[in-house]
Amino acid sequence: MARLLGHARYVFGGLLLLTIALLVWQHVGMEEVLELGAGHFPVKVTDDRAEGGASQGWVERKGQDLVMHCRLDKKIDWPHCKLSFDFLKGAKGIDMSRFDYMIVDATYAGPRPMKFGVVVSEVEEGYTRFDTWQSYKVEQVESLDLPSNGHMVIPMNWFVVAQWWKEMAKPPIEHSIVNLDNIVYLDLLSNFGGGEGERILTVHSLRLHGKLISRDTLLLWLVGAWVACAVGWLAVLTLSLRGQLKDSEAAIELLSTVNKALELEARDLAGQAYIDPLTGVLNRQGLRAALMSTSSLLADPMAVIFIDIDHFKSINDTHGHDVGDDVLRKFANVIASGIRSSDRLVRWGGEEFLIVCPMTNVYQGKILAENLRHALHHHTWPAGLRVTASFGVAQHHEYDEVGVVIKNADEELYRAKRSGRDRVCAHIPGELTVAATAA
Ligand SMILES: Nc1nc2c(ncn2[C@@H]2O[C@H](COP(=O)(O)OP(=O)(O)OP(=O)(O)O)[C@@H](O)[C@H]2O)c(=O)[nH]1
Repeated sequence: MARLLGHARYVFGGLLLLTIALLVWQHVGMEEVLELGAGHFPVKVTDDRAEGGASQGWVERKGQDLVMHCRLDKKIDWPHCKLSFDFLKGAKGIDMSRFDYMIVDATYAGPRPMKFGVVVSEVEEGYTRFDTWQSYKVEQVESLDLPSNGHMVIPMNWFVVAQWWKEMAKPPIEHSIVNLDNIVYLDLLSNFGGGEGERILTVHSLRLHGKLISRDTLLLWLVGAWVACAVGWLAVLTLSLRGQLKDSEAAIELLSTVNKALELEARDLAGQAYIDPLTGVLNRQGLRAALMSTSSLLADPMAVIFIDIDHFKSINDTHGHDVGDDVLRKFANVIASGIRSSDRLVRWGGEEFLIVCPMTNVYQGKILAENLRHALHHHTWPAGLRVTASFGVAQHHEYDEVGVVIKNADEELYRAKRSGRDRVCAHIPGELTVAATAA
């Protein structure tokens, strides 16, 4: 975003400088000049003889000057001579509408006052027919006084549609207004006034002045450029923000995925704290947590079966620790497959296991222990081993701590060990002992 703002500063700063430079240039320079004088377009002189007059005019060229001679004769009311410039090329003339003013540089010799006019003929699209001269629209500036220095500036907005032409041609309204964009003829009309006699008008130059680009057009372009830049900038900004939004969304998604993974891992770790890694059954902490979180475990009657693998040390010693581990894993599997899902199997430590059996009395517990003992007999063990275990069973009483029933079961286990192993001993209150069952 900061980089984008940096670029924008250069772009808009550059555009501002360009705007100022163009406006200043347009104001003080950007001149366009069109020379109409000698040598640029065909020129001829027409006098009033075709209209019944007797004036005589002719033109001669002296270097860059056009010299119009006019011997004025007042035979008719409106005696005149005119210097005519022909701009027609194909069906096109000159577009004078883009110029601001016309400059005539001329000197005059002859009787005064000296008056002249500028008359232009416009080809109106959809109106003018080239074989009908009346259909050329006539626009003019009349009764101009040539200043003593001969330098005459005529603003283009002085031109008006000739009244006599409107009365004669009666054009539709849309063709009655000034239009200078296709001028095919220009006449310097010298109705000199005053008396008869010879007058000489020397035209040193006749030119149109304007700007290469008009102020209005330039302003339009500049506004267009600013709007384009602003729209472009907004588009780039929107795209960049959208990109950032996508990145943020992706980052949020990634964070939430990581979060979930961490949550799962934390849950896993918490679970691992309660699970014995070798056998996958609960450890002592796991039993504590289960007893605290599952009140139904303690619902009386509840039996506890303590189990200890017989002569496990000799398995380790004879076959190695790995086989010993394998036996522990398989042992846990055999026991787990023989109990209910509501029972809890716990590795108490080493080769000792404990089963918590809710809704089970000591007699039922004893039967379960017997079944498990037999299941061990029928299992196939690694290295052709024969694995047996001793079982101690006790029942929990509601007035006792859980530790008491575990201790009682542990004592019964000891009794089973002392009685020769591979058997079940149960703690029946009121009875001294229950006869241990041998395999
Ligand atoms: N492989 C293996 N051995 C273990 C593990 N935990 C304890 N032990 C071994 O289990 C053996 C237990 O031996 P003892 O306590 O003498 O009991 P025992 O050999 O089973 O004899 P009795 O219980 O009297 O039948 C020890 O040698 C311990 O090192 C274990 O996770 N893996």
